[in-house]
Amino acid sequence: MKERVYGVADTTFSRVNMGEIAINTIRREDPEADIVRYTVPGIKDLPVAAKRLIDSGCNGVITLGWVGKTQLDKYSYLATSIGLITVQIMTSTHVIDVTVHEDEAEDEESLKEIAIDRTRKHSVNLVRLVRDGKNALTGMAGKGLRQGYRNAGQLD
Ligand SMILES: Cc1nc2c(=O)[nH]c(=O)nc-2n(C[C@H](O)[C@H](O)[C@H](O)CO)c1C
Repeated sequence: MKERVYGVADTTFSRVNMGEIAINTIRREDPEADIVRYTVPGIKDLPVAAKRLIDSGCNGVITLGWVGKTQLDKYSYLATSIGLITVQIMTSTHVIDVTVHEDEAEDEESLKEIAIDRTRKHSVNLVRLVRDGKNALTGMAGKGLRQGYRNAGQLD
């Protein structure tokens, strides 16, 4: 096994192939590393996928979820989020939770752009945290960075 291993967990529920985008981004950012993909049906299956990826040797995981528009979907995300945070605490390992909410945009093209941008930016964040450590993002602290949208910018 290589020095660093990244886990990529995605779902068949998602309407964009965010797993592929994450893998391409991680590979470009950290060509020396291994990447393991784990695809599950939906978001509520992501916590155990993340845990199993970590148990099998991943140094960090990115999860790629897609939340539908209904209240039940939103509750499902809340449960997922608690599950993912629990996995992080149990394993002391970063699980970067990339989630696209279907009601974030009016049209499908914008939704796709949000999914791509959010996945790419958070994939870079994961590499920096895993490879470069806890101060890798410190130079960007307070800059109003956004994933899925243009950066909000720092308040002077
Ligand atoms: C209500 C619901 N909403 C979503 C969703 O918005 N996004 C998603 O990815 N999956 C959803 N699911 C499916 C569950 O996450 C899970 O895949 C099934 O309950 C099987 O464990 C369910 C059941």
